[in-house]
Amino acid sequence: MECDVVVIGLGPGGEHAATSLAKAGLSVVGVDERLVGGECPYYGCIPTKMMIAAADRLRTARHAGTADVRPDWKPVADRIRDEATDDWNDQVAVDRLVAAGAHFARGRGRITAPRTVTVTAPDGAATSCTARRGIVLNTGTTPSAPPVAGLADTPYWTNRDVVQLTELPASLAVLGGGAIGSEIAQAFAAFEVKVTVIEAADRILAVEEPEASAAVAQAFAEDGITVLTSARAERVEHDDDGFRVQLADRVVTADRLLVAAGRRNNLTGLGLEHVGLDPQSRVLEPDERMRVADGVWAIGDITGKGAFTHMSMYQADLVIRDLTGADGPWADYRAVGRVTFTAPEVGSVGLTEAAARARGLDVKTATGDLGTRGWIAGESGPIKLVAAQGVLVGGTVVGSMGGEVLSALVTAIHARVPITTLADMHFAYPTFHRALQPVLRALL
Ligand SMILES: Cc1cc2nc3c(=O)[nH]c(=O)nc-3n(C[C@H](O)[C@H](O)[C@H](O)COP(=O)(O)OP(=O)(O)OC[C@H]3O[C@@H](n4cnc5c(N)ncnc54)[C@H](O)[C@@H]3O)c2cc1C
Ligand SMILES: NC(=O)c1ccc[n+]([C@@H]2O[C@H](COP(=O)([O-])OP(=O)(O)OC[C@H]3O[C@@H](n4cnc5c(N)ncnc54)[C@H](O)[C@@H]3O)[C@@H](O)[C@H]2O)c1
Repeated sequence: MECDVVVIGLGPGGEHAATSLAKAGLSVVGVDERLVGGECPYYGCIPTKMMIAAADRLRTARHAGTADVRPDWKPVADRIRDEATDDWNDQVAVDRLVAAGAHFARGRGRITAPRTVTVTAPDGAATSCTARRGIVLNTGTTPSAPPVAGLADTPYWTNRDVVQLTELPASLAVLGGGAIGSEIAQAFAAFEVKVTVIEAADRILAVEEPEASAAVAQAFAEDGITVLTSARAERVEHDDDGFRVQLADRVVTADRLLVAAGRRNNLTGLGLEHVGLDPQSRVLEPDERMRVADGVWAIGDITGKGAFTHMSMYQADLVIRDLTGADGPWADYRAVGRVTFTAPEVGSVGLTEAAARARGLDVKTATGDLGTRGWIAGESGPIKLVAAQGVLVGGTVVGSMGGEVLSALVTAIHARVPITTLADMHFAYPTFHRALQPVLRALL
């Protein structure tokens, strides 16, 4: 078979690239061995945010003192199955891709020569495809389990199991207090699951500002979640009574164990050596047009620029531009926003203070809180801004609207708006975003 472009892996960015390039008139073959759309719609963002939306409602009802708040997981499980994942069936996505003019091949794609991909279908049949223009890689990640004694022999869960639950356990141990572990831990706790988070670093959400970690840890304590930090699992056992996680100084017991300790990029066995790349690569470093080798582009989590759906989509846009002869703009990662959907949310953009200092920038920081609106709403949460040479380079807003207030900071960093200009803007009273003003003025 011959075509212009083969896209291996149809995560959010791969699907977007394949669809858009086909619509632009290129002949495109999209390859996926699992579900078209990737981790986000079936096992990641969407089902977990549905859990969190339900947990938020429970929390609101409890805070309002509503009598008789009884959590019921069934509507959540039904909604994830019916509305988010179509019972983990991607036919709608496949039809959309084909309607755009692309050819879809279900199977495992592997580069077997420059501009050549071999697809092995689930029945073992292999088909080769020559891509005249090139190959786009969007193979994403797989949950990785740390090398803890005994763990591999136990029926531990990953995010892919948790989103398919029809019933919740009475207790859950969560190995890893990053974004996945923290979001799921808190959603389950709202449904009265007894949750223990075991985190190897000295704080949960360790990639965020310490002030954000502290605020979320405080909320977890109020939710009855046990958080163990600087805690490494040494051995895991499972029997009819559930899981036993041995730490240096104690044993954590729980009915179930969720492993959320990081992800592994799907680069093994991809045939990278056929295009001059190291087959042992753990990450692919793209140029500003997402090219990683002659006739090969990489997008999404495998590029290590931030494991987010919006990053995968952003990078897909760059590939689409490159392959359709557009003249940029090309990659710019200064203003990457991210939101961890805990309660409170952690919205952050750009560099943390530590990351900015590690880059040798002449850093100035200022902190504040959610101001009048926070006081009215009965919410507290830190705001922290990081500046260098008169412009913002990073910012964090923690609060129920943290991810929304963030957009002002993303705009400021993206457009390099001087802090003198930002500090003199109109900020409506009493909004959450108005709380940015005193923090900006403290940077002048
Ligand atoms: C629980 C969870 C919650 C998340 N929440 C958020 C969130 O709220 N916001 C956010 O922005 N991000 C979130 N993420 C991250 C987000 O899901 C990913 O960043 C996003 O899916 C982009 O990934 P990707 O494009 O690299 O590919 P993926 O989505 O990982 O898809 C890769 C695809 O490639 C296919 N594939 C792999 N190898 C091959 C091969 N050799 N041949 C054929 N097909 C192959 C796979 O089957 C898969 O369909 C979350 C992730 C998880 C796990
Ligand atoms: N809201 C969002 O945007 C969102 C939500 C979920 C996931 N994601 C993306 O998915 C990526 C992966 O998420 P993740 O939470 O799996 O990974 P992560 O790397 O963010 O967090 C993993 C955590 O596990 C800890 N850990 C590792 N080994 C351990 C061990 N043996 N014992 C105890 N703790 C251990 C690490 O210290 C780390 O804090 C994130 O980086 C993020 O980009 C995004």
